[in-house]
Amino acid sequence: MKRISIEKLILEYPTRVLVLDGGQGTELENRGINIGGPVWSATPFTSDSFWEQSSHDREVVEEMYRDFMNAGANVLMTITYQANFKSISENTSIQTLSAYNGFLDRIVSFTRRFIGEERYLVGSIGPWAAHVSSEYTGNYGPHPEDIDYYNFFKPQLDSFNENKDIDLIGFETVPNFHELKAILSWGEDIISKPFYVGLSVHDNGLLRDGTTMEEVSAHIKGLGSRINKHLLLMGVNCISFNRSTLILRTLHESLPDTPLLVYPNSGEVYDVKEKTWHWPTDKPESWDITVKTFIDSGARIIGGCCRTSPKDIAEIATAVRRYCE
Ligand code: MET
Ligand SMILES: [Zn+2]
Repeated sequence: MKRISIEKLILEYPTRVLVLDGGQGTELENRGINIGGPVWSATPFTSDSFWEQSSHDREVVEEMYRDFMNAGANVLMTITYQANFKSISENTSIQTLSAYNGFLDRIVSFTRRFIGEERYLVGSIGPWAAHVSSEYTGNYGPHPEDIDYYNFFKPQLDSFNENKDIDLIGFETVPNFHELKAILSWGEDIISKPFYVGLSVHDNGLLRDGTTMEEVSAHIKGLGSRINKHLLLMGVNCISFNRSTLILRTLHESLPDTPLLVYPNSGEVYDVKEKTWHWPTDKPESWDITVKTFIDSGARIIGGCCRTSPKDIAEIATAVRRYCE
């Protein structure tokens, strides 16, 4: 059965909660794909051999999506987090806008064909931070207000706006208030389909650059009816698992009427020096209680970010069934 529009589902079925997939980048890495380069998880798609009849990497990507779907995900994401035009054109043989559009269309059609027509597809757009790796510091240099966010996002945004296979545009892991304000200043001519913004929030509950959730909500409220009518959800992603329920509650208290989305990391912590993930000494809560708390805090789409696997998604889906249906 073909899906109803995601806008209708979120706005007209307020008790429905959708299950998103897990961290595609780190999951591909766990499955042996080398993504350690400037375009990160988009790396396998940049090689011609990915599109050939028998491609090992393509099988791995398909298996990953299959496992997430079998685990219960009804929303999947394109693996385009670091596939902005700047990173792609500076680091691969894809140089022109038309080659770039062909590249993104190919990834999107491949993903849609594989996941079928019943499930939702999010077009993933990483933040400006992704090409300088400052998602977790929010450090955008001395003049974050002067960065040309529009031209940075435009090629990827235009492509997803026009692609009927994309249901929802996801701005992920946004750590900086100036960038958020830029995204939220764009009208329906610039973002012409449902979208969300996933904030990158520190363990202390502040946006990575120090902005409070109250400031975020005051800004959104201040925009009033000028806000893009396609803004469907606000959310947080790539945040600490252990802090995620508190972080989401703070966002919900600031924006009580906004549908929220949340996809935290697995509970492992990244050691920036060692470049490895490890389990913290304090044991993470279970997904069961975490998901229940998310739902109580207004979450409508719940999934996992870095280091979450199909096993995490299965636990999320079980909890969503338990508390929602
Ligand atoms: N959706 C992206 C991924 O899981 C988010 C990455 S956050 C650094 O690959
Ligand atoms: Zn992440």
